[in-house]
Amino acid sequence: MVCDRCRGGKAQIQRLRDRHRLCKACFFAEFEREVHETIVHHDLFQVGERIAIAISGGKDSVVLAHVLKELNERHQYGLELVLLAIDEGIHGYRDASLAAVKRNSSALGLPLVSLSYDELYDGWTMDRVVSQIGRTNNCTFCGVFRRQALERGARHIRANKLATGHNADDMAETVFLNLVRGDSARLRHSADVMTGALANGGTSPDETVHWLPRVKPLLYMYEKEIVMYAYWKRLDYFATECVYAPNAFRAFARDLVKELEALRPRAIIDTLTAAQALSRHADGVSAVGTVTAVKQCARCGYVSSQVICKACILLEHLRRGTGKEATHRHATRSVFSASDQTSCTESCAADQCKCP
Ligand SMILES: Nc1ncnc2c1ncn2[C@@H]1O[C@H](COP(=O)(O)OP(=O)(O)OP(=O)(O)O)[C@@H](O)[C@H]1O
Repeated sequence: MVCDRCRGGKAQIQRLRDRHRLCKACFFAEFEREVHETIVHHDLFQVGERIAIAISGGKDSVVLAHVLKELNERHQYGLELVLLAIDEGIHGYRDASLAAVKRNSSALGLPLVSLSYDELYDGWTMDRVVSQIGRTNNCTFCGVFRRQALERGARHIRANKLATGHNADDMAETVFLNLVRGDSARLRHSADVMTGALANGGTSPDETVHWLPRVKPLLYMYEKEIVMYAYWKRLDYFATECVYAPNAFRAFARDLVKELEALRPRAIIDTLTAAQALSRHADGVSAVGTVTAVKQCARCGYVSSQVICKACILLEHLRRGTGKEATHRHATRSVFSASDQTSCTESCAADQCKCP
């Protein structure tokens, strides 16, 4: 069968978004054009910005780094790209994927900055966290710590924005998870292309308290096509799943997305568009992104949406040996008692801590 685009090459892939059959060369061209369109349409970057690319060594972030480097040169975005990797301390998994990150840094000629949970969180690697709390809910710890670690790393290198490799399937999963949890606040923003300050013309990156803008240039790209891009381009990525498998809830959302995709691939993009429409209706602003009200954590001083940030709450539970309780709704109340009240800089809602 011949390629629907060039009419010359042999068709090797049928696109999920429009069912077009393409040869390899046309698939690469279309894939890169679509990422470029996302960047331009949502105004994700400005000339002269330093962009921290969050890279784990997995397929998504390796493809992101390669495509961003390619598009930056081809379309003269004028960006300075820096790779940022977080070592969560998962033996037999992250150590191997970080080796792939280092090889990609050399192959791309992009500088690499690495931070670890070990150094940032007082020796609390994920292996150590799991040894205390077991495998249930460990993703909550990993996700909260990683979010802050990426923020800290990106600020450390004075990046203007942080780019992550979230793809359409990841984001549809998150939309479904927030929906079935009844988390309407998160649901509204779960498919935003840009979050943090500047998303809707917020504060400049030099002002103090705000989340660094985060962008997702692969948001509209299907996971299956990212895999094909990485495979056919012979990119060097680490393909193994995390040894601490996702919790049952997330695994269910993942299966649901895959089943929907098999039935009607467009359903994935429609799910994202629906969440973006909610974002627009709720805030009366563009679905490109949102600005969340932020404070500085009263304990660690990093950006937080609460008086005491989630990372500090989780860490304190771990220190006290009560890590299993840390994901309960009233975890803050149970861990920050009278002796900690002095660390609060403002009189906060009882929900966040017990200060008077
Ligand atoms: N350890 C890490 N260091 C740096 N960035 C990370 C790390 N883990 C995740 N990220 C960033 O967050 C994005 C989404 O992470 P997620 O855990 O969903 O991984 P994924 O979908 O398997 O992506 P990947 O294939 O890039 O690992 C990644 O694409 C990457 O940009």
